[in-house]
Amino acid sequence: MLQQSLLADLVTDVPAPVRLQNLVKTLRQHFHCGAVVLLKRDSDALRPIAMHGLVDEALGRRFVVAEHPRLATLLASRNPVLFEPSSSLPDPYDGLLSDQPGDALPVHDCMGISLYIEGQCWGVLTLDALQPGTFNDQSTIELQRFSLIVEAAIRVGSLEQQVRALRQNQPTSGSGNPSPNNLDNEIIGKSSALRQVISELHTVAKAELPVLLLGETGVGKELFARELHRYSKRAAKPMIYVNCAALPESLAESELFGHSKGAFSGATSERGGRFEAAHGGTLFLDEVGELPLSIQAKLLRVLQNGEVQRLGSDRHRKVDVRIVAATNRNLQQQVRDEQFRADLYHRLSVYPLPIPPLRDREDDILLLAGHFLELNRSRLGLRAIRLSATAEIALKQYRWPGNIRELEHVISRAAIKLLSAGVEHSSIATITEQELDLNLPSHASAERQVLEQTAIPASEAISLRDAVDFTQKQMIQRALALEDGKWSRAAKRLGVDSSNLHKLAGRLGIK
Ligand SMILES: Nc1ncnc2c1ncn2[C@@H]1O[C@H](COP(=O)(O)OP(=O)(O)OP(=O)(O)O)[C@@H](O)[C@H]1O
Repeated sequence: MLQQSLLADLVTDVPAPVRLQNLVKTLRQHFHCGAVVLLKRDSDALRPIAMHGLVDEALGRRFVVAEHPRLATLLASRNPVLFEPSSSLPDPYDGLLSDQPGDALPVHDCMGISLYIEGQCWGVLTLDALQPGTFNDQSTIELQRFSLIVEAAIRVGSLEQQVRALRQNQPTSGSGNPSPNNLDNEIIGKSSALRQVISELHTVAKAELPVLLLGETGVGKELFARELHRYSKRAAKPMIYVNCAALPESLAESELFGHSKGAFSGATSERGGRFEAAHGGTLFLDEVGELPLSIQAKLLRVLQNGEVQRLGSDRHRKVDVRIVAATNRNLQQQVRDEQFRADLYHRLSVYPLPIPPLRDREDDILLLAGHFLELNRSRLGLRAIRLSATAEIALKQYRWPGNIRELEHVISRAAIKLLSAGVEHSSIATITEQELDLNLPSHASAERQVLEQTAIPASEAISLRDAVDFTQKQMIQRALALEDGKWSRAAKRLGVDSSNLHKLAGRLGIK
């Protein structure tokens, strides 16, 4: 039965991520599990690709293998591994199961298997069942059989990706696309706005054009610049970073173009500048809007001539450098205000690439929060750390003027607050909206309280009909809270017609 169902999933004409999602859902039903997770290996960590039964933010977590002995055990074996309910090894999903009855993950069954594609370890599949005794030796035999189908689904997905890329004449991961070389380089998120920017970035990376990254502070411009370099033909050569805001005008010229011995007092030896260091590679001019006008003129000359002259030297040196610049300023306005040279602006902005602010990428907020939670869990030596339901909503309601950098600080600060309030390292720490301490309008907070009160207690015996009503009520109130009480926008968010929403809300007693 299961085999047929899995095979049917395999041949359905849906995008690969949806197919994998369907597969884990089918496995969860068959094995009567609380959670099934498919994780892909990325250097020293495992990243969830598809999951069923975990809270949404878990998708953004990166599980460093060395810190999660169960995952390390699975990777070290080619056979299925069954962890006894009495196993003392910590579970990576402690606190993260959506149906977890209490705070801590109770004694439970857990099994998993490593997955191999073309002889290479691709990742692992894990299954957790809340009822001890759910898995036995027979389950591991079945898991081994079904893992072949999961491997086939992964393989089909990667072949489809390669075919698509061949049609678009782009390389793919199967044919040498770089993968993040460490966790710090990974761009996390799944919103359509983010996916579109990444796809554009990968395409423009191959061209030799100068790129201007635009976006508010903390949206990830530097991260995108690094990604662009890694995907460019210059990836094997250096990318040199210059923070234009931190360059004092008096030193800027020698920093960028170098100097000869004795060019100024203190120039005790000949030195090449950042342009020469970036020869063959990429020069990243961060905060380019802050560059003094005098340096703008010199920079323009180098870009026009393709050669630099070290300060105090007559010699011209050819440099082959791709310029990627970034700013959170409105450069066009600066040009109008005569603070930025129009000719330099046109040279730098051959390909302007705006990066959307976090508030326009709602689907990324919980994933990023999950990523930062796991980093803090590891850094602070906590057993588990998660968000309360209202904390999740508060994160989505907030406007994030400081974008991802601010989200990272908010999560780190909240985790430290919990510790200083006496939360034990060995317990599951839950961040509530108090620890987040976001400056939200008071009506938003009132809406969240309502949501918390309307949540169905796990122990409650409740009819399916009432559960559906509860959920609908919750979803409507949540949408209203997120849309500042605007019914038409809430209807749009929920994908229903506005008049139907009013009718349903009337029946549920919301209005
Ligand atoms: N999508 C993302 N996934 C993971 N981390 C991210 C993402 N976007 C940004 N970050 C992290 O957020 C922080 C801020 O990013 P970054 O410095 O690239 O922003 P920026 O736009 O260059 O900011 P500024 O304009 O202030 O220089 C960094 O720690 C970065 O790694």
